[in-house]
Amino acid sequence: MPTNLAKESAACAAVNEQIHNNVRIIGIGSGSTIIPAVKRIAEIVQKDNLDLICVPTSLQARELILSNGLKLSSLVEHQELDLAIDGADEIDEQFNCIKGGGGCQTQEKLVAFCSKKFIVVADEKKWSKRLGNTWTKGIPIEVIPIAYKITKKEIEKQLGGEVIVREGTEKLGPVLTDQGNFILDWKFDASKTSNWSDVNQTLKMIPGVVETGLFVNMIYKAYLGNSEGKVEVKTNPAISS
Ligand SMILES: O=C(CO)[C@H](O)[C@H](O)COP(=O)(O)O
Repeated sequence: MPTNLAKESAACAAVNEQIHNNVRIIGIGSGSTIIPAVKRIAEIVQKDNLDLICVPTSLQARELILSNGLKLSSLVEHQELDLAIDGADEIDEQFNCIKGGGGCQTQEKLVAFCSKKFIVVADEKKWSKRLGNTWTKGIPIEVIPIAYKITKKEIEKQLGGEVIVREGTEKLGPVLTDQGNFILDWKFDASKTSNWSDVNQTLKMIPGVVETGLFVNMIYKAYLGNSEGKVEVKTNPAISS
């Protein structure tokens, strides 16, 4: 499938370039693009006999680490990571991105924050001029369950747009995160919103908000694969290597 080739190529290019002896502790993201990345990490670890410790961003990532025979740890043991690798839902030209399509943004942001370098792997279609152009499901926001009505009302009042409580497909009612919280998807007007740092601050000031899926200028490199298996690497000039 072309999309899988795009994701796989991006994942393998990133891992081939970034995994070496000096990387001792790595954050492992969540989603579908991270699956071939972890597989490739495991191959390199075995081939080069590397001693690599992996910190997951979700239960999915935890299982991926274990099923690929890698060493599992957590942010309780390690708060300084050499690298974190993750997928993304949309990345803009200023290297801001939306994450949390799979509902893991809180742990994903923690792991990215603790990492010296944060790299993303994605289909090239996820790169866009401005956030909201291609990802139209909104910005995922984790909230504590008791606050969901207050936070929904407050986000709409302060920032406009529409907030949807994310619901399950195989279960009635709200989706629960790995932390047992709810997810709100904030659908914003892409043409009116651009100062993502301010938007993120505003969201984080609302009581009940745990974390947002807005990653403001955190990306060091984005590896973008296309349907022919070619990979373009975009490097953030604002983050030194
Ligand atoms: O943020 C995420 C999960 O919360 C994922 O990394 C994001 O949704 C991208 O997923 P995929 O690699 O399947 O396109």
